[in-house]
Amino acid sequence: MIHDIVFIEALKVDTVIGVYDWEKKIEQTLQFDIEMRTDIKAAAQIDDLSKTVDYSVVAEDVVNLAKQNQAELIETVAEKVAELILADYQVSSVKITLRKLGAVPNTASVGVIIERTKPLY
Ligand SMILES: Nc1nc2c(c(=O)[nH]1)N=C([C@H](O)[C@@H](O)CO)CN2
Repeated sequence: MIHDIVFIEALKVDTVIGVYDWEKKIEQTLQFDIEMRTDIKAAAQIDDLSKTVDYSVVAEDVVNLAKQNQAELIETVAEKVAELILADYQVSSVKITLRKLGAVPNTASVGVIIERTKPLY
């Protein structure tokens, strides 16, 4: 069982997102917290970035995905981000907290939290 986590906190992306017509004409802010379960021991032992998950590359991928996919639901975006990370990076599971900032008055934030695990084969 791997307990190590590489994480990204409060990554903000302005994009078109929402169910209602007025939302399809504006950009709103999504904020991602991402926890990626991966074994960091090999990277630490030889101090080598190529042996771990490069959080700056993941962050870039997430920004590109969130900007390119104009979804209605934040659920859709969270699921696509989880799929991308599991497919492209050496992680056994990923937890994504996705907030839509300013979406509902009188709240600090609203959003979804998902955890997805790479199928074993
Ligand atoms: N579970 C969800 N509920 C709602 C979503 C969503 O993406 N997931 N979206 C909306 C609207 O787009 C909202 O953000 C605008 O007020 C409503 N509920």
